[in-house]
Amino acid sequence: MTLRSNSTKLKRGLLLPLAPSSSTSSTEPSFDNSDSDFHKKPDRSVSFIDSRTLAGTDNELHTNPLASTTTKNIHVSMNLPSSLKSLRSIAVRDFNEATLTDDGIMITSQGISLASRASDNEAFLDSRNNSTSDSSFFETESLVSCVTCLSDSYSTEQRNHLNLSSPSKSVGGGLNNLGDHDASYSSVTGQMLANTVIPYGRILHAKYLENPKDYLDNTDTSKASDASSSPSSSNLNDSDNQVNTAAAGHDDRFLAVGGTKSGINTKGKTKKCSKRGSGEPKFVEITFAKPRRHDIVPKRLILSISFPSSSANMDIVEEILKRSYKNARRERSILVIINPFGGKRKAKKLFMSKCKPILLASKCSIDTAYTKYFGHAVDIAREVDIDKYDTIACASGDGIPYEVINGLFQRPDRAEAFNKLAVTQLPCGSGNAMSVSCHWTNNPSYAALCLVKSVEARIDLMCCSQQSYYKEFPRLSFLSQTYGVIAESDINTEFIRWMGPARFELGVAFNVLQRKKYPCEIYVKYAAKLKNDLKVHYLEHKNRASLRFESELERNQDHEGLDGDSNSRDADRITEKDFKVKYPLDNAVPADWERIDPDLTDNLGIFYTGKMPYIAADTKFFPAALPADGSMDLVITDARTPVTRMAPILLGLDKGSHVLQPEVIHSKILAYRLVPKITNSLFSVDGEKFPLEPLQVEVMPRLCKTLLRNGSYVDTDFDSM
Ligand SMILES: Nc1ncnc2c1ncn2[C@@H]1O[C@H](COP(=O)(O)OP(=O)(O)OP(=O)(O)O)[C@@H](O)[C@H]1O
Repeated sequence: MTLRSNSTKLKRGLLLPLAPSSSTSSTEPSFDNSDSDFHKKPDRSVSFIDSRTLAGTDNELHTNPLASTTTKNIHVSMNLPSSLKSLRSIAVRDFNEATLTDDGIMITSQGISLASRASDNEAFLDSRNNSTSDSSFFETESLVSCVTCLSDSYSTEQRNHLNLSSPSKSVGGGLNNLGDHDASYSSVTGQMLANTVIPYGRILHAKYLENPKDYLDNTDTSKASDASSSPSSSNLNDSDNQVNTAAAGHDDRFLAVGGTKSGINTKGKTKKCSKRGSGEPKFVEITFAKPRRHDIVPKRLILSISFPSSSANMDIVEEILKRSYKNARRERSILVIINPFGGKRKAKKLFMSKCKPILLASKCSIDTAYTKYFGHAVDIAREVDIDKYDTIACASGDGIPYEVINGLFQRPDRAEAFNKLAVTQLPCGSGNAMSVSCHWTNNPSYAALCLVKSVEARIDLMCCSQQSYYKEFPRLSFLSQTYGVIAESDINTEFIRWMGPARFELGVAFNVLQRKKYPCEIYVKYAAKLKNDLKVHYLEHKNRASLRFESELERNQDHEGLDGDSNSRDADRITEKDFKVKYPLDNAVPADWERIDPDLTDNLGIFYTGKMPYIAADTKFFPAALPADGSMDLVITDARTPVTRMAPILLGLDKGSHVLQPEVIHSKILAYRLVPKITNSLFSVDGEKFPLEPLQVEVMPRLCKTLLRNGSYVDTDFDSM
């Protein structure tokens, strides 16, 4: 189970310099090739990009460079004495005004005090009538807000109104249900600069404010309370009309202020807001993922959202959610399987602190299960109630997804299980190839964001058969199988485990220098044998997949997203016959398979087959791997290759350029049989040790549903290699 993780370290420690010590490098591979719906370079904080230039390609929180350079202090230009200015600069506002753009929600004003607006609404409107500049408005407002809103955190009482506590409760079978409660997230209301755009890809949730008056500070709510209890204002539409009439003829922006009053007077379900006419602003609380150091964390923000009167009947919350979950299923039901021993025993902590807040903020319901023994996740997946969940998320290394897939495979209703459930990873282990390849990140909080935003997609699996187990159940592999130098360098260095990761590097170095060979026979059914054919295969299938993705998006949009039961729309369902092995192990090698030249296989150095591009965070071992091209990638080296030639091969692992080296065999294959000719070694399948017996593997196309960012594996740049 340590093979994958160590193979990463092989490259870093043995031959390559350590990754640069920038803030992005330690936990986050920087995948720059995204034009995705959400953040791609996670560790930068706010980038100051003119919102006019936004083209949806960089999905940071964008802010106009001319605006203030800090999000903490509110900067307004007004004619106040400096003492008041400084007070004003720390005053936090109750809501921001905002509007929807194609890319996200754009803050149009920095922060406005609901309290002051409520209590001083009419005075405010009068002052607007009489004033010629914004400064008087800010002056009036600041005098109230600077003494009423010195913190942007909700008081306990306010939290209670909002149900923001997040106790978790235990349910049967050792699962903890975490889904029924809102978590408490701090607010950034009033801290966002005007012109900041919060990309839809970062928005986790939106809701109408049930009762905006609950957000008022207790210090100055008298007028607001009066207003809400007065007969004239109890009728929402009437009061709205009054306010808007009063404001009519003035700056549109200040219709938003009229909206403030009507917001305060809103009773009961704020869904009613959507029925209000005349395009007046609506109060919405959004929760979004904001960068904090290496991670993202949920933050709340209260917005008064303006939109054109032509869209007066728009359900603004629904519109935000639709845009924010364009191709994704909303409010997932997730079984999280945590391997408490994963990632040097940090898996639980990582999940709880980095992933859970993002999932809860996205309104996912979560049950958690802890693995208690080796292979426990197989049993969990075999027994799980598939009607309860749409996702199994493995907060672990790659060992648990491997076990989950095999547990599902062993169910009597396995076709239904693979149709119903998406299996995904939250990278909390040592080897997190699945997350790096599918979520494009090794960072748990970003992977959680990816989980909620991703597209469900089918990937091929590889079915492995060996005499000792295949009659009971063959094993399904989602990642890789290896034999030779890489597999053996792990097991034969167990006696120097005290050295830590270096032992593996030492083992590889030792084996490569010794030119240790692993004789075997290999028979292969090719999909693309030569490197040129492989490139054609790659481009063809990659393009086909992206066309299919586009058309699926259109279909999803026609069906208005995936929040319902998408199974009925899933044309891509699998059936029992998809599990049928085409090439049983007991049969002779089929006639159309080719035997690899014995001169090479008798001197084999590395044998590695895989279905995902990354086998670890910075090891792009299979740069041509595609999710569902019906084939796996084969990489073979000859142990006789001189060390001077092995060096560039191993040094190319981070870029994937090793496959271009003439000494490396790189093919696309449909199936193979490997018959070892040695007696003391092992296979590694998805990082697990497998016995040294003839191994036969075939691709089982599109068997497993997983979650892929933008519907594809992380781009490896193989096209341009
Ligand atoms: N409670 C447990 N006790 C012992 N083994 C366990 C337990 N829970 C899970 N395992 C086993 O741990 C193995 C590795 O799991 P996983 O891939 O999640 O961790 P990892 O951190 O990547 O592992 P490693 O660092 O050892 O490669 C799996 O084979 C799994 O069966």
